[in-house]
Amino acid sequence: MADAGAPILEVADVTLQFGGVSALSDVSLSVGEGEIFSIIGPNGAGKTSLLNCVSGRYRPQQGAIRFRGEDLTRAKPNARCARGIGRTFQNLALYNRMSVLGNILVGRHNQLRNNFITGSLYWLTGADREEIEHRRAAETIIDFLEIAHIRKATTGTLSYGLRKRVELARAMALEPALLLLDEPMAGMNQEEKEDMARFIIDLNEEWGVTIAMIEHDIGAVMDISHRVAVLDFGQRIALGTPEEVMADPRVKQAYLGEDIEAEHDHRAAS
Ligand SMILES: Nc1ncnc2c1ncn2[C@@H]1O[C@H](COP(=O)(O)OP(=O)(O)OP(=O)(O)O)[C@@H](O)[C@H]1O
Repeated sequence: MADAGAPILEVADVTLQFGGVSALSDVSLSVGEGEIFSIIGPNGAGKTSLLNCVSGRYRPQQGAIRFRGEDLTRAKPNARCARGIGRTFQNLALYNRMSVLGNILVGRHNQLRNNFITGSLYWLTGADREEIEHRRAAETIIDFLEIAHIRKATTGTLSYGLRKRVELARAMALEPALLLLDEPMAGMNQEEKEDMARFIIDLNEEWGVTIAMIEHDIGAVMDISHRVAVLDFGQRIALGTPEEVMADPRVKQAYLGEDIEAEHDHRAAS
């Protein structure tokens, strides 16, 4: 990516509290159109809380969430989805008894329900044409994610790594402009992680989707992110390119004992 575009997402002075616990304290950051932006930090730092404030699951007590300049702080999750904010979850949220194709089509139909124009087309052109269009879109995603061989498989019978890929497929079915990924590589072996990293890069470069992701695999984050924000105890302690963030003493301090440098050096050497 040559230059970060205008912000697609702005998180402005967001504070989120649960009783006495401050999950987020005055956190600000913005994600440019076309970026791969990662949010890292130790356990309990507030990463998922931040993603939940963006997707609308949580509503911050203070601050604002803006998407392409529009204030969505009070908008419902469905309204954010309809604007083009998609997401995957830390713990898989799939229909396990349904086929892979079925799960992807559910993603498409959710889009239809929230879209007045497409909904009107349904009455004008009939359900068949619309269904053909959905299936065509689903097949494009299936080809892209190389899951054609499991298209008809019952989702719950697949390996964890493949189910993570199906969840990505379902999120893609909404045709998001901004995709929020919560630990897309968690629980994967090295080969699966490399595949997922490649899909995220292609999704960004070929499909033009902006990515905001949480990921614990620091090596993978450093390899594929344009910029990285670091949270610790609900505060943003660093923001910059992977190199800038890795060199920041506050980041090293936050990760004390987690050997962030050894992991990074190992990856850089290999
Ligand atoms: N629904 C909730 N109710 C009460 N406390 C919550 C809730 N969600 C998050 N918290 C608290 O907010 C803080 C931040 O949690 P969060 O899950 O956002 O961190 P995280 O960085 O995503 O952690 P992890 O890497 O372990 O997933 C923690 O102290 C957590 O216990």
